[in-house]
Amino acid sequence: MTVAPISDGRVRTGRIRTNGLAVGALAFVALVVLAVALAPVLSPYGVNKQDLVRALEGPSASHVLGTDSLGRDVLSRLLWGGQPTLLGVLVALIVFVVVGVVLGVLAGTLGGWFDALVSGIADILMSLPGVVLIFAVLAIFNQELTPAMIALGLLGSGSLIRVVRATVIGVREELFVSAAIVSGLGPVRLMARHILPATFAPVIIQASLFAGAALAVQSGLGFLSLGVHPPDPTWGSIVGEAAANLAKAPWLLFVSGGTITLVSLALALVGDGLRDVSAARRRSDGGARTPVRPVAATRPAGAPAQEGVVLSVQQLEISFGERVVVRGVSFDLRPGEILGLVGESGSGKTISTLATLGLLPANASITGGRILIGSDDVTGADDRGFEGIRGRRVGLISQEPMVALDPLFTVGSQLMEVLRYSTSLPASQRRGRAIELLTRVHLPDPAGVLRKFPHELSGGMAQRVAIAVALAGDPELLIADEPTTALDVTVQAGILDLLRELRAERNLAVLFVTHDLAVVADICDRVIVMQNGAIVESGSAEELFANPQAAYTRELLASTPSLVRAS
Ligand SMILES: Nc1ncnc2c1ncn2[C@@H]1O[C@H](COP(=O)(O)OP(=O)(O)OP(=O)(O)O)[C@@H](O)[C@H]1O
Repeated sequence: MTVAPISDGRVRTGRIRTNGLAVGALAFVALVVLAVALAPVLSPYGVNKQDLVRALEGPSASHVLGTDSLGRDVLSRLLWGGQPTLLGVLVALIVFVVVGVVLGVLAGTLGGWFDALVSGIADILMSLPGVVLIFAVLAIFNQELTPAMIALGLLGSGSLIRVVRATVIGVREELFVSAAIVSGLGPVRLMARHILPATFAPVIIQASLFAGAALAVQSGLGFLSLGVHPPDPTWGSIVGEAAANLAKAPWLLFVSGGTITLVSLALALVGDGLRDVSAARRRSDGGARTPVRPVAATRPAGAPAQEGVVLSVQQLEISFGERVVVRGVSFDLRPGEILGLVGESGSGKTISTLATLGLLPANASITGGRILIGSDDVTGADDRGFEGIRGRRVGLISQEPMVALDPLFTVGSQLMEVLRYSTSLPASQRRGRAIELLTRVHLPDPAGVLRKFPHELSGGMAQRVAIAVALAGDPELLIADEPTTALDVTVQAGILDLLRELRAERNLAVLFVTHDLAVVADICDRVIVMQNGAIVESGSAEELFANPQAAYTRELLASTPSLVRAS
């Protein structure tokens, strides 16, 4: 599969233009920064010019945002007050990013005692009582704001160190990094080309969140008259003055507090937009990878696609180093068919299934055989090889729906995110489609479920949501890895009914991994029995239960009480 080369510039501008909110927020932040920088030019009055006759006046032509208790022009004070405020945020942000990125990258790269030391420092920074320390720094440095903001950046950097370190370790374990090293890429180039770009998105997100937090801390200090040199204002001190006059002039709090709120909100939106740009760029250029070992999802010469086969596994062998854990596994799966993969724990069911999705652990590899999804050979393919396959043509539901759903995001946000990546639906239609999907999996009040967080769902509801997520890209193959194991029996039956309905309605092929023969008897058309990484028996479910050939299958059947009773 060839990916059209897209220059960074094209991706960046193209994506950011589509994210109107982030562009608007960026323009707003830029405008505020510019206005604050040009305070000497733009301020209609002197920052501290008093006019007691006009104290606490509302907005008028001469004072656009009104006046404070000493008759000073609020707009002028906001413009001037923005300078120490935004400079303070900038100082904290620079310290946060420099310390977080440098220590995080070094810890993730060097490992060993240095990693242990830096991780210890990060833990200490995160556990220190930040506000108390900032008060102490202000006391030591005679109410100077800059040392306090440096301390804030340092204290906040603990979380960034951990995020960057984890990202670096994750990237270093990726196959493409190993391949790049093997192909002779030097450490500096490896860092610049593979490792630093991977940290870009998390750093941007953390930095935008931190900037908002720094603005809040800075405003809080100003509100408490700390780090302020009256009569010169900061945004926080303006809020403090407004709060003191709340009864007489409530709009003052609205204007000053509103400014801080809008800037914080805009910073968060900018961070979100930049993250999307970065993610799109990494998706478009394969994460800036060096094409060392091109693996494409294409049909190799001489391997004709089998008509009507959704998944074809041929003589698959998987090894962890020298240890072969799956050998000679072959099966085909056709549209509308439910194939059960059964066997005791450790028999190789999960590893075989993960291989079909290119999700093998880093220390495992396919050492023999082939995997075809439709006519595409995905044997050992990397993420690029699976583009357009995962989510769009193959969906996955796992044993633990709660773990498959991110606890920090609502069902709606997760479902719409999947629709965004795995379909070409315009944003305006995604909510409607999400409701349709939740309705399809028989969830009552789908609009209400969209607003819920995973912890607000029962196990059965969460599994239905996970099925809706798996169906979002309208796949032809569903891989279900023990999808009912964690559920109680009545809920199990409901999920099995749903899978049966979906199969009938969409001609969906389902690879059903389980150790429960009763579930196999209930839902599967064909069954493969695995033991010690190999197939010991396969056939139609009916034949297998009526006339098991292998001794191991007979043992399995005998150990399933409900089947023994039924026979
Ligand atoms: N990360 C790993 N590192 C080393 N060996 C592993 C790893 N994951 C699985 N294995 C080994 O691979 C073999 C097959 O494991 P697999 O998880 O596929 O079994 P399973 O049949 O799915 O079992 P279960 O039902 O318990 O998940 C086992 O011998 C297991 O010890």
